[in-house]
Amino acid sequence: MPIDTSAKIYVAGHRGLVGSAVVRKLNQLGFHNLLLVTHSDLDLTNQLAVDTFFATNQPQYVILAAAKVGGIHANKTYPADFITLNLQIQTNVIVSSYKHKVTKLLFLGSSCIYPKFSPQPIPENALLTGPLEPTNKWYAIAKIAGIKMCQGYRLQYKFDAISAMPTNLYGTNDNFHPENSHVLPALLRRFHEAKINNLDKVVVWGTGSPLREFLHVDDLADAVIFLLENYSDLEHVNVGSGNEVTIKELAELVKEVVGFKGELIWDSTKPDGTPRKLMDNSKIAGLGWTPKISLRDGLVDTYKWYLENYGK
Ligand SMILES: NC(=O)C1=CN([C@@H]2O[C@H](COP(=O)(O)OP(=O)(O)OC[C@H]3O[C@@H](n4cnc5c(N)ncnc54)[C@H](OP(=O)(O)O)[C@@H]3O)[C@@H](O)[C@H]2O)C=CC1
Ligand SMILES: C[C@H]1O[C@H](OP(=O)(O)OP(=O)(O)OC[C@H]2O[C@@H](n3cnc4c(=O)[nH]c(N)nc43)[C@H](O)[C@@H]2O)[C@@H](O)[C@@H](O)C1=O
Repeated sequence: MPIDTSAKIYVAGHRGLVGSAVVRKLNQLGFHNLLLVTHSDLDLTNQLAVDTFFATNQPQYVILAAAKVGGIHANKTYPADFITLNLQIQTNVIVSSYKHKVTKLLFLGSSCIYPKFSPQPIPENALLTGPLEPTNKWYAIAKIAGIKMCQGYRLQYKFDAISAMPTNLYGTNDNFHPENSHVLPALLRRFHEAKINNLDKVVVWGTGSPLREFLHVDDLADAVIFLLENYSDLEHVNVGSGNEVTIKELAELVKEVVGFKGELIWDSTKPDGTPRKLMDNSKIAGLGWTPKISLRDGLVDTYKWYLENYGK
């Protein structure tokens, strides 16, 4: 069902990669009653503050894009933070949304919820069928708990809470931290810095053999609003691009887009993580949504944004 453009929509995490893309999309569509509050004004790990915020502001829709997020190194290095902060943020927001009569909530998980050796492409029903990838199981367990909370509140209280599981994302407002970011922004920055400093080599982590699926965050934002308007059911929904590349292919593509002419060196002391995680997109495709942005176009666009915002 289409949502009225005057509906009060709270986008939690609106300055992040996903939250900012959702806000851009909502603005494009004419939504004009967005509720946005920064981390420093509302710490979502603070239960009392979250509850007071909901009681005061009474949002009608909630898109939960606030989380502790990072790449393989950050996940491995800060397991306590990844499990604790994510459990706190999502529990506070889901419980207060229910308690203060939010019409609908959308929770964002991640493709890392699935077992390390899942059937490929990974269908939604692969959840909880095998052991998780060790580098990110702390984060994955928090995300699985979020899905289960949405299901529990739907079953027990008929609260309209749904969950979307995006694949690896990238785009405007990504995190370009050299160690803690995801692979795509990390490589864009490393190749760019190597190019401007006339270096002849760039180090890339792992063996290059893992396969990953990348989705531009503007496509994800489109899917989030699509699901909010068109899906109300128990099971979570995969959101991917349907295309996968090896990390080696990704590194070659980033090198070409940035225009770096040197050599790639593989650091096999760094973890590869899960060998492959291609999402089965047939559920969301069956509902009528498909992605539009190719990896090459998305990379060119993200590099342009990086140059405008960080590049020297
Ligand atoms: N990036 C990716 O590849 C993928 C992301 N996802 C999911 O999408 C969602 C958004 O991720 P993404 O946009 O990449 O993450 P970002 O780190 O870019 O953004 C997260 C946002 O959450 C805010 N935030 C974090 N902690 C708190 C807190 N305690 N109180 C208030 N705000 C807080 C951050 O604010 P501040 O920066 O000020 O701390 C930031 O605005 C997450 O649920 C993530 O699991 C799923 C699959 C892949
Ligand atoms: C979205 C998803 O993201 C995380 O999982 P991941 O897909 O393994 O994340 P990643 O992007 O950090 O790495 C992908 C691959 O790329 C290789 N790689 C090469 N060179 C760099 C590099 O320079 N940085 C990084 N980060 N990786 C590199 C790296 O070794 C790995 O083989 C989850 O923890 C969890 O957060 C989650 O849900």
